[in-house]
Amino acid sequence: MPVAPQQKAQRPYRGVFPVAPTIFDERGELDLEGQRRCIDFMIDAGSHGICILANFSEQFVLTDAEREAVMHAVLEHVAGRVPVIVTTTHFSSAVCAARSKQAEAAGAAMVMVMPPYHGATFRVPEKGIVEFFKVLSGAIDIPIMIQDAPVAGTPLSVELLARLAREFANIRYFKIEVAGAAAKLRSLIEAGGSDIEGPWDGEEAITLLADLDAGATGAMTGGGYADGIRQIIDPYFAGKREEAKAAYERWLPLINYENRQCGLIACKVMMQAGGVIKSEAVRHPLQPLHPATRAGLLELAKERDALALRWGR
Ligand SMILES: O=C(O)C(=O)C[C@@H](O)CO
Repeated sequence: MPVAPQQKAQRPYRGVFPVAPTIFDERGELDLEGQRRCIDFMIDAGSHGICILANFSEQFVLTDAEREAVMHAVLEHVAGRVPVIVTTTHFSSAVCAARSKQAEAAGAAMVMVMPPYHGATFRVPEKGIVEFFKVLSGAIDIPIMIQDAPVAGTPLSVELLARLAREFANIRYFKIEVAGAAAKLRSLIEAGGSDIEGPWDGEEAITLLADLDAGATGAMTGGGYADGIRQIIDPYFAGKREEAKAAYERWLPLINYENRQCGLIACKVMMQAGGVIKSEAVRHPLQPLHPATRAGLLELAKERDALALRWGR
């Protein structure tokens, strides 16, 4: 049973835009049929939009050909029902720009990109970061979301983010998932003004209420329970903060469990348990969840009547 009918999304994009997992079969091969069911579930669960090929999509275990297969399969299947953000992160300015052009041509609404990094130590100075985003910005017309995440190990100051928004017309969205996200969102909105079209929360919504209070207009969560996140975001945007706070407190144990105990596999476990997908496999060397952790996740999801557990039954 769908949570709410989706309306044709227009900019500024707002609401819950979860990351879709990449679906594999038990042998670790792409399962594109399962991928389509996963996307249908996520839309039925109330996603205002969907992000693909992100870290929670295991982008780092995919070949370039597989990235393209997933991107085209998802964009064709979504067929404009919701906006799709395609992650195109790559260390090389040219490769990131080429991936982004491809995503735009295929119908992506936006690209999401981390600053250039490789492994734990390869970084570029601020000049290189600005030049990287200049190349990317010049290659496409759709909006760019900068993913400000600890995984990139590149501190992005508020001043730098505001400068990028000021200098490049399509750098408009900022997903802040570093420590102190709410304070950073607040400072960014103040520094960037109307250039900051989308100040967004991330990291499984672990800091969602504080981020909404700071002015976040979107949340990029895990893919397992947009229905729960909608219960927080909808009243908040309707001016009913107390109702949103109560919903946040209701869903926080599950959000916390996903964030601290499970990570990217949480949504796959929920989708598999509810018959959305056949296999919750992550690609080796990523590891399955310990059965006790799995049981703990499903207990919390069941207590909250998460749609994922009912959707395919
Ligand atoms: O997949 C990513 O890159 C993420 O940052 C995931 C996060 O937004 C889920 O809350």
